[in-house]
Amino acid sequence: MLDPALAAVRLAVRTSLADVPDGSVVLVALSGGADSLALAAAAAHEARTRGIRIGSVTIDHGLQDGSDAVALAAAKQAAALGIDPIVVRVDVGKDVSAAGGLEAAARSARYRALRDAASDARAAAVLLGHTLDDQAETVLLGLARGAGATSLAGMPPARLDENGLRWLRPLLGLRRRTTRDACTAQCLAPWDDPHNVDDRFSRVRVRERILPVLEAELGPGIAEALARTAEQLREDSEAFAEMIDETIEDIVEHSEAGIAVSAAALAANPPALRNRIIRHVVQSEFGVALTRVQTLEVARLAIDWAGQGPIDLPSCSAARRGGLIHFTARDQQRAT
Ligand SMILES: Nc1ncnc2c1ncn2[C@@H]1O[C@H](COP(=O)(O)OP(=O)(O)OP(=O)(O)O)[C@@H](O)[C@H]1O
Repeated sequence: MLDPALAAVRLAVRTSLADVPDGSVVLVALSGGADSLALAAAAAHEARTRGIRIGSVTIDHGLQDGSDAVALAAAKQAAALGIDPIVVRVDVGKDVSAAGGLEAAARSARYRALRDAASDARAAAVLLGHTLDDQAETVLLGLARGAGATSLAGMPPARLDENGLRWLRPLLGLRRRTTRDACTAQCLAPWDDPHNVDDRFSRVRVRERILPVLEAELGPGIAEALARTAEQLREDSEAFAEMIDETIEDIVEHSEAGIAVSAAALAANPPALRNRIIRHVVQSEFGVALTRVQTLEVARLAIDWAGQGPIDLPSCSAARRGGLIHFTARDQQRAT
């Protein structure tokens, strides 16, 4: 009988790939860890049963001694599974000034390299090995920062990007131990990333110390419960995103100086929608994510108007003139 963990991983991958047409190239983002190794093996198995071609991309961030050997070992494991592997060395240094430090820089370099590799291979999809445990940790970390629904919705199981590339997380419904068991069942030896046990990282402390305490005190199933919360909030966030798409064109005016939103329309919407519209406008026009405090201050220009002056925001300012709230870029302000 097929090992249950292996069967579960294969089923998850088959389901996730169901919408990917035959003839497509699918890339697995392969770190060499248990999650992505089990994922790669299941994708290779799927390719033997239908007309898709699997490649793997291993990113060498060049941040640890021997990272090139780790990447090469992962590529060799992929080749042994019948997958076309590539290794991409990235320069994390040039992103390090980005908010979030080295970890965030490594992440953005990794996703950029994955996007480029997918474009070079004309791939239809990239598979990522995030599991239910990763999702639960993301939700807990978000709660600890006071994040809103969009962040607490965690990672989507499937996302179509602006280039038509699918980013799929087939293992998001499976526990991490299942991917380990699936590797064991196939005699695959995953790489153990030392970062995964380095308790200077808050995610590691959540994984190693906080989730076990919650499970001991509140009963097992906490990780699943947190992942369910993420799923429900994802539905809510998607509904809000659709509502914003439907309303936004009617209530904004574009100008050379920036963008303006009708104060009356903002005031007429419930806070959940009003605050999202404000954040959406600033994010899409200036590429900046407003904090809750900044968002509420802008909202007061609509709902609590007492002639207050312009509000300084990252990259732009907001000011009410007549019935409109104008968002103006900083360089535009200097020029005028
Ligand atoms: N060096 C790498 N090369 C290729 N893929 C990688 C690499 N590191 C991570 N991945 C992909 O990302 C998945 C999640 O890995 P990990 O949890 O370490 O990253 P993360 O930083 O949490 O990811 P994210 O930034 O997307 O939240 C892996 O299962 C794998 O698919």
